[in-house]
Amino acid sequence: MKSGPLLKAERIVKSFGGLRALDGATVEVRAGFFTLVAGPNGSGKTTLINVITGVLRQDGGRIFYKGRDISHTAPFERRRLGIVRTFQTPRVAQRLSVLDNVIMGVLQRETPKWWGWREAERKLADKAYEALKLVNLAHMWDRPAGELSGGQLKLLELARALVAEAEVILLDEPGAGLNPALARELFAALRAVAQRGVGVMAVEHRLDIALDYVDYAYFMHEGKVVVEGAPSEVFRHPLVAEVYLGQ
Ligand SMILES: Nc1ncnc2c1ncn2[C@@H]1O[C@H](COP(=O)(O)OP(=O)(O)OP(=O)(O)O)[C@@H](O)[C@H]1O
Repeated sequence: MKSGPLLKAERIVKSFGGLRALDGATVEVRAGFFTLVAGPNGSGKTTLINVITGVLRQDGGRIFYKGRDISHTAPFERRRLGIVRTFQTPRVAQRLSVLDNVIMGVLQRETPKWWGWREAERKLADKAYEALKLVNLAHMWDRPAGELSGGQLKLLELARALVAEAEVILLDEPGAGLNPALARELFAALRAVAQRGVGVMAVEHRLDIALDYVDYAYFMHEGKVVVEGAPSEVFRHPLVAEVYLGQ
């Protein structure tokens, strides 16, 4: 077994004009772990995700993936390496089935050779169905994606990331806009995905719900990680209450 984090963002600094959105934050994403990044508005959570995916270039600090320094690689290259970010409103082909939408996620990454197409297609369909089962969406596999609710679209996107062989999945407020029951379903799916060996990291405000599902938590304030550890301990930490009360 390889130890050490799958991904590490180390002492990241990022400024916008005079504002230090990130001020030396260090976080790790471990394979098999569901990691939470919490913190009040403006503490730098989204900026951190943008730096990890390469959409924003850090002013200082480094990013390692499987021990390799990827601090200066392009976003598409990071994606190709297996670092995938999901979006608030996933784009789907409305009239295609849920299963076909998941399969399309893979085809964007690799096109099977024509002579191997049938075999490749069957394998892909199996893989896509397995992913749908894992995120609890298999019962909808043949429905048009346009029929899915907002929460179910997020599950679909997660299944897509899985079949595209994401090794790190980053999510910015996955629970936003979902009712508590759906949010719980999504977090349970994220946990199941992590347990398959993927490193999952979510930025989230819905701490009440997320806490039951995550393995490790970081709490950010003013661009720094100020508390980290087991989720229950992090949220009992006096500094966390102080930061939220101070808002
Ligand atoms: N492109 C940008 N240009 C200028 N300032 C920015 C930019 N992006 C973020 N900021 C600022 O950087 C700080 C950190 O923002 P960020 O969005 O990372 O925080 P956050 O913790 O994700 O907040 P929220 O929970 O509200 O999404 C904020 O003060 C924000 O206004």
